[in-house]
Amino acid sequence: METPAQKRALSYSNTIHQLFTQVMDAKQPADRILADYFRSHKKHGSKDRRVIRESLFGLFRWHGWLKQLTTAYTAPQAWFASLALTAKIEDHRWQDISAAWQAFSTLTELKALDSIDDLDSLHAKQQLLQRCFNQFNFAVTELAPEWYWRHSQQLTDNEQYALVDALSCRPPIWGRLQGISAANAIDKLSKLDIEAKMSEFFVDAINLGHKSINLNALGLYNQGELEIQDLGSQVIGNICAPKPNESWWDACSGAGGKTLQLRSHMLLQDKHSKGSILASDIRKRPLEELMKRAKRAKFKQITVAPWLSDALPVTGDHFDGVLVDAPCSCTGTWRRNPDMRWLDDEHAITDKPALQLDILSRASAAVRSGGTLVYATCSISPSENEAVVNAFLANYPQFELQPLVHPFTGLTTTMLTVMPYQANSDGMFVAKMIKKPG
Ligand SMILES: C[S@@+](CC[C@H](N)C(=O)[O-])C[C@H]1O[C@@H](n2cnc3c(N)ncnc32)[C@H](O)[C@@H]1O
Repeated sequence: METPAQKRALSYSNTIHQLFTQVMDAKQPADRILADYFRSHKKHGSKDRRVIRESLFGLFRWHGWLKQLTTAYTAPQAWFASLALTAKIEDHRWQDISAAWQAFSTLTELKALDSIDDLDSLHAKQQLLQRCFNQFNFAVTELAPEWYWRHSQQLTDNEQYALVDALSCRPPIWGRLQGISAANAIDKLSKLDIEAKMSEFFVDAINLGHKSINLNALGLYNQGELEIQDLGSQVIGNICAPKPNESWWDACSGAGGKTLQLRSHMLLQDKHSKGSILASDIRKRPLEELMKRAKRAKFKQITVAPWLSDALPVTGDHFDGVLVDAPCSCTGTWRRNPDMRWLDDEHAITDKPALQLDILSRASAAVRSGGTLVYATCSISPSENEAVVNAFLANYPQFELQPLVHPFTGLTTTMLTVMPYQANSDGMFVAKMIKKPG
């Protein structure tokens, strides 16, 4: 006879299994599949949603280790053990449910779970798994696919550990403020029980913690004073550093996270700033979203021009600054989408450099003499970053790299990679070039 907790554990397990299989088979992002599922299964309350969401994402975070269980145990044993281990490693609070999963697995190897409480480091998690199943290899590199490491920059063992550790944590939500001070915004948020913290790096960045937030119920958001933007992404606007009266072209604007940031930075320096930003993308829908966001922020100096053919959608040789935030493998954002590392393959990286070089080359024609060209990606693979910039510079010697100070490490460089472990952000790459006058 099953207890109520066992019944619920079984029901959660069935749902999570269905979702996990669907993500892997359809190769579709887990957050989309989960959103569709919750939309058509309204019966789940907030606790159910939390158990399902966090267990599902946790399974992807630790998949590189847990998938080994299927080679030695039956499918149900491996599945229930994976659920129980994920709950333990991630310190989930539904102990009655995880205890039931552990019992359903029937694996005596999991006994070690009962005597351990403090799993506060990746190393401690690794040791626990190794103690339970010493026939397997729980190296940290196993938590990302082999092709990822082949396309990674040279990392020391400590850097590799820090990177995997960062990839294995739930990232915080980062916000960017527009026209309101961090102290004022944090005060308003605390009245709504949202604990926000100032960033030590940028005056307009705040850390909104890990709890999901209903943005539409937030005055700050509705009045255009708060945008959600990862801290790593915020590095790009800070490197662009547009002056108050400059004209910029955001050539791959998407829904305009960085377009808004550029305009906000102009206004931070001079509230009467006359600077403008033209935003382009090959997709029209995000440009519509961008204009809604610009309206919410009351940013009148933003306009859009879809980029629908090979020809430039803007005047050539004209802009003080051009930002190319190029389409990429998004490996820098894997901590937000832990499923992507198992859904993508090597082509996510190898398909991109030719396209990136092409977009950068074409967009560069819009920079005026003496103007700035910024190339950025949310990838941390050198073939999409340094290699693209070097190939571009070889073809366009009129452009010259500028020295940059890494905002998180203070080091000076010309090609800047933000690693997720430096400031609890996504990984990004950015290089800044000047078109030599004459
Ligand atoms: C990294 S995203 C931009 C994100 C955006 N700047 C932001 O801050 O939210 C790259 C964008 O490049 C656009 N893009 C432009 N030219 C493209 C092309 N030829 N192929 C694919 N995507 C392209 C994509 O539609 C996508 O919105």
